[in-house]
Formats: sequence, structure tokens, C-alpha cells
Amino acid sequence: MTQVASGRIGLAPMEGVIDVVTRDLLSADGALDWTVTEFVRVVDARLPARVFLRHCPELEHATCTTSNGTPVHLQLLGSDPDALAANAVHAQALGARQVDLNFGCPAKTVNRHDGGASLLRDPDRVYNVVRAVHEALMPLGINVTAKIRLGFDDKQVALACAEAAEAGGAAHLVVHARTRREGYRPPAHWEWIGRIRARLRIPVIANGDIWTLEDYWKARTLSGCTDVMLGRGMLADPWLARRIKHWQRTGEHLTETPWAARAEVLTAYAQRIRMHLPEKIVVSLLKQWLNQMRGRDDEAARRFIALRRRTELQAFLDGLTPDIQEDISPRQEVAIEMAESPVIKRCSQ
Ligand SMILES: Cc1cc2nc3c(=O)[nH]c(=O)nc-3n(C[C@H](O)[C@H](O)[C@H](O)COP(=O)(O)O)c2cc1C
Repeated sequence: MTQVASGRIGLAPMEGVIDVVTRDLLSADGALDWTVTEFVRVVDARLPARVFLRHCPELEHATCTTSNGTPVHLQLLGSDPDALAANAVHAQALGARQVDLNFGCPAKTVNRHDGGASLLRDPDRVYNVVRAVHEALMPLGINVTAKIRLGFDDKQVALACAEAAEAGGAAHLVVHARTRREGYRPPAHWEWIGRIRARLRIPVIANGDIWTLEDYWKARTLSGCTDVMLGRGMLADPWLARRIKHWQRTGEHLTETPWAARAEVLTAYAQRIRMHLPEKIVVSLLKQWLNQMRGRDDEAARRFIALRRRTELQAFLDGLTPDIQEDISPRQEVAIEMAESPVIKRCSQ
């Protein structure tokens, strides 16, 4: 891998997964440059303050940052330009410092109600939404940004949608390098992000399937983007942003993330969310996170198999630290019960 110029790294929004605690934990080492909330869904009415605060408790800090000072952008999802503009202004009044618009959500319920990726069928609609929010926020000194996929069914209007977001006033554009129809099936088409980047003047940020330093390098090389956004890769390896920044700074590779560091993140997560969530949900969220880790780490895979049936929180946490005696191959295939969990189901983006 040849050295690339240093670039910024954002943490992707992930509904039902990346909450205030996750943002805080994953940004703690200072390697992330910004984070984004789960989407706040706007239908028509102006939403009450509590909805914004639930999605973005960081609004209560004057700077709207995580505890180490990493900016948190608030994401809105909807299709009605006026309602989105009114809610963006409300979010700003509550403390939002940047508003992001979701044009990528593939969830059927959201698309049926004309939100998320369904707007990508018509670039004019992307333009109208971005424009309305931009015009409402500009006098308040706040930027609007947008996050798109490469299209709904196909990539025919990918460039037109990206251009529409720029013309509407987006300060940057994140591109998840797949269409809605492609879901999460690899490969991510990083070269398509490159085509978009070549047409736009605003920063374009590459997103999709960056799991390792090598993926990062390939995504940057193929897209030509300087900045990237990491989602599942940061859950699988909480050191990924640090690993990338370290390599950019020194040209050297950090060692593999030790299991102890992963277990520490999971334990810290549980300790914080157990204060306000039922034990069953905490365990389910931990399994969900461990499930993301296991594809990239044999020890995580071993723990996942050993702990997957545990429902009691303390027993689960105990199983993260001591040596597990059960004789199970890390490569053994297991049914992913988590796919059935209400949390994961909600997050079918
Ligand atoms: C469970 C889940 C929830 C997601 N929620 C959101 C969301 O609220 N807003 C959004 O713009 N994208 C959402 N996404 C898409 C991610 O931000 C990102 O674009 C996608 O996961 C690809 O990046 P990755 O391969 O680095 O994970 C979600 C993805 C997943 C897997």
C-alpha cells in the first residue's frame, strides 16, 4: 500500500446500533473526526424537543459533541421539504451544529412512506429537500449535508442525484457505494463514488465495506476521495479509525486489536446502557455487537458461540473476560439468532 494523504474519518449513522454511548466509546481515542446520529424521522409536523434529545442527547452540550469533543451531526429522514426545513430549524434551536439528510434508508416501511432511498428515484426531489433545508439553515450559520446510495433500483441516476444534492446546497455528500436493491451485498462499488467525486466540487465521502486498513486504502484509491465514513467496520474493530490514522501518520501498521480491548469496549458499553435499559435488551445489544466482531476476530467468534445462549447480563459479561473452556471451533457455523432480534430487525438499512 502506497501512502495516501491524511483524510478525515466519520462514524456512520446506524439506527438501533450507534447510539449516544456507542458514539462516545468509539470516538474516545480521538481518531474519528465526526459522528452522525441515527435518523430522526420527519413526516409532517414539527417534532417535540424530546424526540431530538432522545436521538441526540449530545444536544445538551453547548457544542453538540461527544465527551472528547468529536462533533455529532444530527440526521433527518423525510420527504416533505417544508417539514424537514422546519424541523432542521428546530434542531438548530436545540443546539444542532450540523444537519445531515438521509437518502439511503432501504427499509420497506420507510420507503413505502416515501422516505430514505425512495427519493433517489427522482433527483428533483433530492434537490427540493436539500434546498429547503439549506435555505432554512443558512441564515443560522448551519450546514446541511446529505448521505445517498448509488440509486434505488439501478445506478442510472446516481450522478444526477449527487449533482442535485450539491446544487441544493449540501456542504458535503456521503456516498454508500451500493443501490438500495443491492442492500449490503458486497462488493461496494467504490469506483462509482469516484465518478461522482469527479463531477462535484463539494467534498465527497466514501462509505461502504471498509473493514480493514487494506479496504480503506482500496476505497480511497478507487474513489479518489480523501475522506471516508466507517460503519460496521468500527463495530467489528473499534481500533479501525485509530489504525488508519496511525498508518497515515507513521506509515506503520498497528498490531491486531487485542481481545482484551474489544472486551473492554463491550463491558463499558454494557455498564453504561444497563442504567436505563432492561437487562434483556442490554444482552441482545451486546450479542449484536459481538456478532459484528466475530467475522473479523477468532476470539470474538469463540466467545460468540459460547455466549450466544446466555440471557443473564452478569453471566454474559463474565464470559467476556475469563477463558472459556467450551470446546468449540471458532469457524463453526452458527445460526445468527440476532438476525431475529427486534433490534436488528428494526435496523434493516
Ligand atoms: C443496522 C444499520 C443501521 C443503519 N442506520 C442508518 C441510519 O440511521 N442512517 C443512515 O444514513 N444510514 C444508516 N445505515 C447505513 C450506514 O450508515 C452505512 O451507510 C452502511 O452500513 C455502509 O457502511 P459500512 O459498510 O461501513 O457499514 C445503517 C446501516 C446498518 C447496518
